Amino acid sequence: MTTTANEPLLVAESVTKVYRTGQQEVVALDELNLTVWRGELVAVMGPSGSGKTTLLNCLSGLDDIDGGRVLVEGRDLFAMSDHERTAHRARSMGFVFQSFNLIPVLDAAENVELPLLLVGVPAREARERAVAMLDKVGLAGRAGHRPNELSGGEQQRVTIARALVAGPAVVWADEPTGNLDSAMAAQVMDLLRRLNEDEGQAIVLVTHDDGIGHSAGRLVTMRDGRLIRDEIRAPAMR
Ligand SMILES: Nc1ncnc2c1ncn2[C@@H]1O[C@H](COP(=O)(O)OP(=O)(O)OP(=O)(O)O)[C@@H](O)[C@H]1O
Repeated sequence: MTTTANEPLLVAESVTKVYRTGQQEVVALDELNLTVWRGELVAVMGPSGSGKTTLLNCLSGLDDIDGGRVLVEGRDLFAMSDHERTAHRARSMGFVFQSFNLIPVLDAAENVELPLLLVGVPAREARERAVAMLDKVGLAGRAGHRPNELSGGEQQRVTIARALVAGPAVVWADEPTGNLDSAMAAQVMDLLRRLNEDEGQAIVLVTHDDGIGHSAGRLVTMRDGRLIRDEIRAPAMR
């Protein structure tokens, strides 16, 4: 256990997000509080429009907030300049979206090594780590394939490899199985669970799937921009 193991990974305090379109205001996050610990797999569920994607976008610093604060590894995301926040995100966070967001002209290994190149890892080392990560997600034989030469499940596993390759503190996943058939969805979820269990990778996962939500170590439920339930099913820390 490291000396930082007892520190929360992420603390969201009274976070408010208001979308304004014309005369209309939508309070998408309403003084929301959430603490995420190292090693947790947190599923976020709730009805459509309850603020799940907004939570992910705001707590990861992809989008601005209108009130409150978000600490990631003790650092206040919104007290930083945009540049610092982008750099902090590149170092400490990985992302997996429903639409795989792979770069079509790059092969699997090139897609996976991108985050490493962005933080200045030398090309040879970046390639070695990308190939090792592809091996870990079961795609050692597909390193040279472009996204259109891979199945949906394989593309999502490349995305997961890309999200994890730089060793982020937390991976944010928004409906990662939403575009997959049930067999591929199960494979992708098994992989995320294994990475969480074996490597202690913290994952915050938005899902509409009850089975996925209830199999997570922790399930938080949102309604109207607030957390209305927080159920822990497994030890929060390892
Ligand atoms: N860019 C935007 N501009 C204006 N309103 C927005 C914007 N994005 C989201 N909203 C509104 O904020 C609220 C929360 O949206 P959000 O996408 O976070 O919900 P969600 O729980 O992820 O929904 P779903 O399950 O349907 O994806 C909704 O009422 C939505 O209409």
